[in-house]
Amino acid sequence: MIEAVGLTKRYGAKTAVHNLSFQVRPGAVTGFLGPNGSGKSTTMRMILGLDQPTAGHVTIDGHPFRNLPNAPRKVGALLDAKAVHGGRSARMHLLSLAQLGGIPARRVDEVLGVVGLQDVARRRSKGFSLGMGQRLGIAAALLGDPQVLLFDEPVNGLDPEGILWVRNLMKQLAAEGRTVFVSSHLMSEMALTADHLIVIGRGQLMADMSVKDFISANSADFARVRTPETEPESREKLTAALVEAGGQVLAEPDGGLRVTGLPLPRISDLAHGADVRLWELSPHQASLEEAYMRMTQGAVDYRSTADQVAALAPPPPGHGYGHPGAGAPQGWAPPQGNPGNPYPVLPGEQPNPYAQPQAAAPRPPQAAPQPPAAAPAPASAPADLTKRDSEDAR
Ligand SMILES: Nc1ncnc2c1ncn2[C@@H]1O[C@H](COP(=O)(O)OP(=O)(O)OP(=O)(O)O)[C@@H](O)[C@H]1O
Repeated sequence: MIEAVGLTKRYGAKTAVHNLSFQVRPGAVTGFLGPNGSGKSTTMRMILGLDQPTAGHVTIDGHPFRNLPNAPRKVGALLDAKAVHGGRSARMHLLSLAQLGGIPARRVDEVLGVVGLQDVARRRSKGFSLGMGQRLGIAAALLGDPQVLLFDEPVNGLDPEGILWVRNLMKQLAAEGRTVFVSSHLMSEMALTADHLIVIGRGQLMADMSVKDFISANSADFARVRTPETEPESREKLTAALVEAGGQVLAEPDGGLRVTGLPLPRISDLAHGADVRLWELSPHQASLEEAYMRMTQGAVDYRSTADQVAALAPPPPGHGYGHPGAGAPQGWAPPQGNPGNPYPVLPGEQPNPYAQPQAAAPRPPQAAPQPPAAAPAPASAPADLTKRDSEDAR
């Protein structure tokens, strides 16, 4: 388990991370979400002992990273896929890491197979595409067969097939009882990959909850209403009538109104009663991405005021278009089981331990740590992933 307590990092006058406390539990994929510059990489660097916190502390299984016994076999990380000696082949890069970490050389070929780079293993990495570089970084993270894995934006540069592969890999690693902490600035990707979410904005904690809870707390139906542009007084009249009837009304930039808390027929009746003509009355659903953007945007707004204390407060209940307790929107679903193995085992090949469909649904984030599955012991080469990756097979 990763545990941060009051974690703070300041670079001169810049506060990159402020008083961050959270836990990342085994047996689940925990998404670490925040817009660019919100402090995700800084937090990950502090977890890995690459940056010293200004205040607070962070531990892995109860130890600061630097005191962790046998760290290369306990923790694997992908922080910067470009941090590779470009003149070295993928295999040589991994071999040197294996040697430094006291990891047997045979593991290099195993992980090259897992990430689908076995056919380009002897090519210099400076010729690699962004996606191939990401795969090499993931291979390095897996090298020590670690229980704790950190991935900073692992899908950067991957094509849709590569993204699906990473998604399944993360879920598989978590299903084996490992602690998987994945950063991203894309809510849409994390909603499909993660079981649990830690959301930060401006270095501060905005949300720490299951994906399921995030969906139900932040998704809601709303109505879009538009009155004639030539009659601004109609808009005001209607707003007053809707608010009086118990609705929440937000003005949209295009002149429309976003109304929650009132069904469409009631809005229509209220407009009729107020003698207001409607040019639009349509049902909509706020997306999860939108809820996330509003949540993190709120942090930016708070920070720009003189009241620094307000910046630390979570969004108030009912904040935004959504309201707690509303049903999940269409098109968004809590993470499901692995939809299928995109990399089936070919004749003559041994199963790839990471590319197989999930044996079991991901455990809920609060589940007690599970012992890891038996170490993968393929008898021959793992499934050839490269041939199925249109980008990386180039
Ligand atoms: N070494 C440093 N010196 C000064 N400022 C830094 C340093 N590292 C990070 N920062 C600042 O701290 C803030 C958080 O940066 P960080 O890279 O952790 O964010 P991030 O969420 O990972 O962003 P991204 O999604 O763009 O990678 C940014 O404003 C960044 O400019």
